[in-house]
Amino acid sequence: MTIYFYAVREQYGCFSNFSPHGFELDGLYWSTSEHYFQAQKFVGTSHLEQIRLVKNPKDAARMGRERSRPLRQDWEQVKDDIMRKAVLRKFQTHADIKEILLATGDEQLVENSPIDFYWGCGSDGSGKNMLGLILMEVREILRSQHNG
Ligand SMILES: Nc1nc(O)c(N)c(N[C@@H]2O[C@H](COP(=O)(O)O)[C@@H](O)[C@H]2O)n1
Repeated sequence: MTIYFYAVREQYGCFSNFSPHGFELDGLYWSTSEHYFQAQKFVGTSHLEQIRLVKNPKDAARMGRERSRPLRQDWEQVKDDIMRKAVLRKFQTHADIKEILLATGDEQLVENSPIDFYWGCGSDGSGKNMLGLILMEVREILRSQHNG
């Protein structure tokens, strides 16, 4: 049975990058994986710190998407690995949500976003669902660490 997630307050909301599960990465503290992901668009500039310190993930996403800030040139090449790194660290940091992810077994995980056809499945289900795929990869890594 496919597991759909999207809003933080709904079931499996902890799979969203907007969920309030902070972690340390690259020597800094990040309030959510969304903060980390959006800030990496501007690595090497002061925008990274501005986004890191913003109050909530919604604002981090808005700032990260504003094209008045200069997006790093290699973004399309690096964005998937940045997402992998953030999501792995988030679930390694929090035992409670790690257990929720492991308890999904081998079920398909799908970010049920009606507007995002890259990270989610989009309004008609035809999206790439990259966040769901990365969560399943992370689940596999955690499972091998758990059993290893
Ligand atoms: N809650 C929410 N609202 C949106 O409008 C979204 N697009 C998403 N999806 C998440 O957005 C992040 C990536 O955004 P960009 O690549 O910067 O557009 C990522 O965390 C998706 O899971 N979520």
